[in-house]
Amino acid sequence: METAPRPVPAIIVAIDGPSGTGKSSTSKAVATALGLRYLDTGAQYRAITWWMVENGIDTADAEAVADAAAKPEIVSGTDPLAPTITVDGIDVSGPIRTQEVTSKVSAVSAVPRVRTLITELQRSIAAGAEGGILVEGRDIGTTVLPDADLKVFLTASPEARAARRSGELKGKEATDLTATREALLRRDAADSGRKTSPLAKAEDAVEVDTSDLTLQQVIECVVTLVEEKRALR
Ligand SMILES: Nc1ncnc2c1ncn2[C@@H]1O[C@H](COP(=O)(O)OP(=O)(O)OP(=O)(O)O)[C@@H](O)[C@H]1O
Ligand SMILES: Nc1ccn([C@H]2C[C@H](O)[C@@H](COP(=O)(O)O)O2)c(=O)n1
Repeated sequence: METAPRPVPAIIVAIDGPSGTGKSSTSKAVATALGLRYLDTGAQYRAITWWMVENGIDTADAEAVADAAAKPEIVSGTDPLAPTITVDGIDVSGPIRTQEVTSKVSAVSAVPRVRTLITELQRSIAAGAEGGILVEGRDIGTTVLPDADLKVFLTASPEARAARRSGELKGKEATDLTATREALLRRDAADSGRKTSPLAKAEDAVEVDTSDLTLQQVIECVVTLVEEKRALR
């Protein structure tokens, strides 16, 4: 008698690391290559920050941010080829990338009430991803999905990260390399230094230094790590 092929169990992959290490570019490509859903958790923190700014909430006032945190409805689309993010039905994929949101997102995301709400949202999205999901952020391996099947922590030198970001900004906003490097390091320090689920490498994460790797090499490396995990299941 023929037996039906065993279904491949859904795999959960967590990718964390500081800003500009290549999390989003790598995650989208890996998820696409392997047929996984994709969740950009930084976009969710940016979306709630955008809502606070739009609604005149002082983002430096943690109590005011906490009081308002449950009001916006944030919805993330998880297609790696066309990820989406809306707040109360408004497409905010562009507005969440402004300099103003970038400069305020660390303060908003440090508020414990914000983290509790966004973490719940992230867990429910991951639980609903039947074919598996790749979730990228700062605290996915340590806090959001501590039982993830694979955890990857991307790093890169501040110089490499600043050069990548300056390349992106060219023609749009200021491209001063030193200023870009300083802004990156300030955000890393705030994200690593906060009390509630700071940016950190999980003990069981595989660290990949991307400073001297092309994006394609990083993608291949992570695809191999996922395939190795899948083969063991
Ligand atoms: N290995 C690499 N080599 C060269 N450029 C890269 C590499 N990885 C990513 N990049 C480029 O660096 C920039 C930042 O990458 P990406 O947005 O993926 O980083 P990130 O870690 O998600 O950053 P953030 O956390 O700030 O969103 C992009 O322009 C991307 O194309
Ligand atoms: N899991 C996460 C993801 C993101 N954040 C905060 C900290 C970041 O500076 C900010 C924006 O993230 P990015 O779009 O640059 O990846 O969001 C967090 O606290 N936890």
